[in-house]
Amino acid sequence: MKALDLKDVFHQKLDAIYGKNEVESFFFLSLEHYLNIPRFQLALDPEFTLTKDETNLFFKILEALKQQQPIQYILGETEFFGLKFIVNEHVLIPRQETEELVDWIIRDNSKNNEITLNILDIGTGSGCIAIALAKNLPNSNVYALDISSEALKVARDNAKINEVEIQFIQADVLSNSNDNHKLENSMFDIIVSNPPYVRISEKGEMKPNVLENEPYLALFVDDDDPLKFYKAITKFANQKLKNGGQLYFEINQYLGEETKQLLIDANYDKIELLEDLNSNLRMLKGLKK
Ligand SMILES: C[S@@+](CC[C@H](N)C(=O)[O-])C[C@H]1O[C@@H](n2cnc3c(N)ncnc32)[C@H](O)[C@@H]1O
Repeated sequence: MKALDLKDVFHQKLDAIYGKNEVESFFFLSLEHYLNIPRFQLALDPEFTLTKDETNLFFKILEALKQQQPIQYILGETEFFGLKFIVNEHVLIPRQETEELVDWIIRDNSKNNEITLNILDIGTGSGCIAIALAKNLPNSNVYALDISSEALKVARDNAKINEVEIQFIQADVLSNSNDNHKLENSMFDIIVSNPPYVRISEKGEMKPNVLENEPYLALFVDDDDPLKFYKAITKFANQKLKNGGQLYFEINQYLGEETKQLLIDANYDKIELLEDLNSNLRMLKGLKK
């Protein structure tokens, strides 16, 4: 089938669900991913035709998109901070807001070339934060922790394809038992976390493709204690962050002031709350005194 005809079929079947522009980008992402055909090549060769097998593959992609599966899971990869990341149903798809958090950390620390920075990413998922930091702050030792062994497997593969060394640890940040023994002898200059922060009562605001496909464990927290991850991480940072060390959080946009209060109560210095590009309160930072 001609690629341009196939593109028309994508539009006919999917525009009502996703809108024209998004469907266009799904089609070209798939073409580039599976056939290594960049977008401009179709303009140069409008007669370009897919084999029967290739056409069948594209109909499978179309079906998966109709069922609201995220394109990143269908293709098995995504881009974050200019790097390629493998993703599957065990890890959250890295978000643009999180790129903004990473960018903030890099801007704050890229002039710190003389000292080696010990960095810990809590709730690493695909490893996107840890790996982007390791890549962009080459003078760093990066550790990354998650409760999910399946997520850690993806994160390890991502560290490998991006050629960075990360110490991965499986641990429950909410647990009081000392299963963080691999961190016993480490003190950190930077602790960063994008923990689960969507309250179950906020489920209604989420798109069906997120709700039905991305890991519940990565997204949700009970309404009765929505800051429990932030409290546990701040407590952990009391012991493991060096004096003057930086604590960075991605946060629930509706709980900005409450989350900031946690750092005020823990006597942090130079606390900053930042909005993301969509003007939602999304990032918090404080320095340990
Ligand atoms: C919002 S996702 C963030 C993933 C990744 N850091 C990112 O920014 O895309 C939260 C992560 O926290 C992990 N997690 C959930 N509960 C945890 C716990 N009790 N201890 C450690 N990690 C946990 C989840 O498995 C998930 O990977």
